[in-house]
Amino acid sequence: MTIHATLPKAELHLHIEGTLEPELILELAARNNITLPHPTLAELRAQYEFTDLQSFLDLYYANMAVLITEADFADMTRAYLRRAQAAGVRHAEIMFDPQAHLGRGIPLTTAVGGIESALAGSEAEFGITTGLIAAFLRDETEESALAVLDELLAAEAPIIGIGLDSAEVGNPPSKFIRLFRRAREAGLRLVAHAGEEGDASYVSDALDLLGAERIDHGIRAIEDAALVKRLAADQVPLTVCPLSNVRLRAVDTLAAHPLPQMLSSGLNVCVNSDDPAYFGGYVEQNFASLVAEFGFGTDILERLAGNSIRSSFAADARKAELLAELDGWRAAQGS
Ligand code: HPA
Ligand SMILES: [Zn+2]
Repeated sequence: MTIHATLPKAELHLHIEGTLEPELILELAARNNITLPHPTLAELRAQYEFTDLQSFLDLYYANMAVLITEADFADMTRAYLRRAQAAGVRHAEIMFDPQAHLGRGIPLTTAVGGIESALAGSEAEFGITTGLIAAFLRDETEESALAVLDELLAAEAPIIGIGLDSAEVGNPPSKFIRLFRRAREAGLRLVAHAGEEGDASYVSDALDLLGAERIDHGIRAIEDAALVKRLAADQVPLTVCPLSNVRLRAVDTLAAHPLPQMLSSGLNVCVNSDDPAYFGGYVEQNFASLVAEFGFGTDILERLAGNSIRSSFAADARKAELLAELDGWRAAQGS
C-alpha cells in the first residue's frame, strides 16, 4: 500500500450517489430491467467529460435512475465502504440526496433504509465509523427542503446532520435560512457546500446566515483576504476536493489549485473525494495527486489527515483513537 492509503483519515465530503461506478450502474440497470440512454460501458464512460458543475450534475442525477430497491442502496454503500477501507478511511461522513430519490418516486425509507443497513455493519466489517448527512438540493425550493426534513425527522431517520448541495450559483445560502434553523433546533449538525463555483460571499453567508459548522469546498474563499483571516482565526473546517475541482473546472489545473495557499494561510483544510466514481479517484488518489503536484511531505499529510479527524462529528473518544493511530503512522514514517 502507498503511504497515502495507509495514512489514517476521515472522509467528510462524500456523496454516496457519487460513488456509483459505471460497472455497478450497468449491473443495477440489468437487475431492475432499466434501459439506460447509454447502455454499454464504453458509451456510459464517454459521458464523463464535464465542463462545469451542471454538466456533471445532469449525469449524476440521470445515473441515479438505477437505484430502486433497498438492496441497491445497500450495495452501493457497501461498495464505497470497501473501497474507502483500502483508501485508509477510518471514519466517513456520508451525504445522500433525499429529494433526488423522492423526485423519482423512491420512498425515503427505501433510500435511508438501504444506506443505513450498510452503515450499520461498517465498523465491524470495514473498521470505518460513519455518520449520515441529508443534503438538500439548493436548486429546489426551501419549502421542498422543509417538507423533506420534516419527513426525515418524523421517521426518526438516523441522520447526524444536514448539508446543502447541487447547483450553487443563483441559489445562495439566504434561500435556506429557515431550513437550517429548523435543523439546528432538531439538534442536527450543519454543513453546506459553498465557494465551489459561487464566490466568497457564499462562504461567509453560509457561516453567518445558516450557522454552518463546516464548509464543503470553500476554495473561492481564497479570493477574500478578510474572509481568509476569519476562517483561519476560527479554524472553520473546509472539506476540499482537489480532483473534483479539476474535473469540474473550478480550477484550470491541479497546479493552479489554491490548496497550498490555503495551507500557508493557516486554514483548517482536509482532503476528500466528493464523487469519486465521477472525478477519477478515491481519497487516497486525491492525496497521491497532491503529493505528485506539490511535493507534500509527511508533515503536510499528517496535518491534512489530522484536520479531517478533528473536523469530523465523531465522538471525542473515537477522534482520540484515530489521532493516536495517526501518531503511530507518523512514527512509522521514520521522521
Ligand atoms: O460536487 C458537488 N457539488 C455540488 N453538488 C453536488 N452533488 C453531488 N456532488 C456535488
Ligand atoms: Zn460535494
